[in-house]
Amino acid sequence: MATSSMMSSIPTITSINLRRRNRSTGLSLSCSHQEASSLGVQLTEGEGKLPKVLLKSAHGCEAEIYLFGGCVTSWKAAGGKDLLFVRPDSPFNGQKPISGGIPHCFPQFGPGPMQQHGFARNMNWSIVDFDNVEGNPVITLELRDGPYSRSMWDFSFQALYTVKLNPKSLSTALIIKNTDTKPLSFTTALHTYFSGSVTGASVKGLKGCKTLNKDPDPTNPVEGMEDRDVITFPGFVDCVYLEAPNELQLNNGLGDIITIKSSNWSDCVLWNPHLRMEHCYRDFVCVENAKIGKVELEPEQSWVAEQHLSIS
Ligand SMILES: O=P(O)(O)OC[C@H]1O[C@@H](O)[C@H](O)[C@@H](O)[C@@H]1O
Repeated sequence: MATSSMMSSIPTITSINLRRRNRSTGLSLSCSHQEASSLGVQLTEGEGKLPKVLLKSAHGCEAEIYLFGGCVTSWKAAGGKDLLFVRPDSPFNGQKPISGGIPHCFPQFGPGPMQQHGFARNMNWSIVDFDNVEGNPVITLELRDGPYSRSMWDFSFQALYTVKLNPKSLSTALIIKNTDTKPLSFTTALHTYFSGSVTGASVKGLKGCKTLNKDPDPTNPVEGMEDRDVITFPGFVDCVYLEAPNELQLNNGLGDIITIKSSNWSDCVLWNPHLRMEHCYRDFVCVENAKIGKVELEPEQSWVAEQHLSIS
């Protein structure tokens, strides 16, 4: 099992001992890469030689997850195109965060005292469990504190991130546990980049929400109220929606309607950089499940939030 969670010690593929839960006994068993592959979970080398997990379902769906950042970078429903987007300029160097897919923002959504979006997206996560449930692969990654995180946020914590691929959906569950002896607090988000045509993309379900518009000044957002049934991306968009409903619809402008269900992700952020990223802004929109208000955890307490992306 990879135990590293520091930037300076990236796990190599051969050092990673995949473990699979024995469903009848609850024990964890070591498992060879071949066995893992037959379970629809395969560890490979991705871009920049970074360890990448492939999930393949019996139904022909696929997903990819980089251990660096615990970042899902690809989700394809059976025979379909990639529903997620990775920016063409994204680094894959194990130092800077992967810009695309579903990066984590933790323990700070930002802006704030720490680096933008925290540190979880540029640390190495470990594989702690994987399984296959009726042809649907599921994997759990773990992130723990280390010197790098402690340099910014001096707390002991455990993050567990479970990703499950179903025939027409990709589900994630994030559990944050306070393993320290003192209380901690954090903000967080799943910064999901969806493939899309920005001129045709739209989001439904946010009408009536209180908004914090980060345009023009992210450090001093303007409060408002969303009055549109259908929100489009005609220019630069960077807006927080507070107390968002737990079900939204994204029309990606490419012929797909993606339902975004969530539990305990109380807020939502829409973002498109427009001309600030002229080379790629036309090809994606970000719809981010977020927790903008601080989550406060006493020692041993946990917080859990789920996201369920599905296409019809
Ligand atoms: O380029 P980054 O660090 O991934 O952040 C991109 C954007 O992410 C969004 O979530 C924020 O609301 C924006 O303010 C920010 O610019």
